[in-house]
Amino acid sequence: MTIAGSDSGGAAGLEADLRTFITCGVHGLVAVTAVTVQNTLGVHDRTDIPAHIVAGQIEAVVDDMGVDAVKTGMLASGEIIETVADTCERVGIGGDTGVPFVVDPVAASMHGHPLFDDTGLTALRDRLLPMATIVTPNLDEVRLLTGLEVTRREQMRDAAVALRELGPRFVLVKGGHLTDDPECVDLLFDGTTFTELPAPRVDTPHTHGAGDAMASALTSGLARGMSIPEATRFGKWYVSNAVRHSYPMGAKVGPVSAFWRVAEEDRE
Ligand SMILES: Nc1ncnc2c1ncn2[C@@H]1O[C@H](COP(=O)(O)OP(=O)(O)O)[C@@H](O)[C@H]1O
Ligand SMILES: Cc1ncc(COP(=O)(O)O)c(N)n1
Repeated sequence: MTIAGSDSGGAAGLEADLRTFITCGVHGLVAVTAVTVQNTLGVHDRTDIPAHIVAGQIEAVVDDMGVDAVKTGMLASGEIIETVADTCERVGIGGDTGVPFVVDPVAASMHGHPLFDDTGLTALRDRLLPMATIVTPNLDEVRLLTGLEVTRREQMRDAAVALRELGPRFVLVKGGHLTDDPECVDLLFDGTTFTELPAPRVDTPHTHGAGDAMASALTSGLARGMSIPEATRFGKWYVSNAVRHSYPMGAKVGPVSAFWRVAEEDRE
């Protein structure tokens, strides 16, 4: 299940999550938190879904269908984050014994437009991160959550330690924004061991939805019974290929692709 906002451009948000779920062989459930008016140029407008409707969506599908893993994306406001935390706690998502809970702490779109209001950061840090099985911040989100500025690969370890102190069981610091690094290295930390996940940096401007693809492939892996380290490696493999097959669309930043997992003959 994804708890996320809609991107009318279909590159990020719940559209990216559902596409990733399908191509990773799992059935996707959705709790919509917001609808954005978005294209390759940016987020032009949005409306948030009432918090009780977000809670209702989670409860309705969990009660009837059950969930094997859950991820969050754009959560829009402190009120929605509090509601998501309360609801997930009630239905057994996250924490030490609940369904695996992947918190992608989406704070802004890649164009720099904020995706939650001022109360969001506090709620994210105080309520959601302590429930997370794994948190998957990019380097801007690392700075927002910890105050640490990561400009070199070596600094990712301190950031992972600081993030883990906020309560998640695992931390995945994503290195996509270190554009001078010839590799895209993500760092997994379980409180004891650091594991670097390297991949060649693809020379493309079209990376819209990369973070969503990574977190939703990871979530799919967990739903299919992988351990956190296995699912994280699977997510990294998935997103590296998705970026390699990204394509231009619209005037600016194009989407990463999920089509690379569709057989060549089916694409003709
Ligand atoms: N140019 C690229 N080539 C290969 N992998 C990339 C590239 N850009 C990002 N990634 C990978 O995509 C995922 C998301 O990256 P990142 O840009 O750090 O986060 P976000 O999309 O949330 O801003 C990470 O696994 C990162 O390593
Ligand atoms: C609805 C929604 N959710 C998430 C993102 C973040 O994705 P990105 O960092 O690629 O802009 C987005 N732009 N829109």
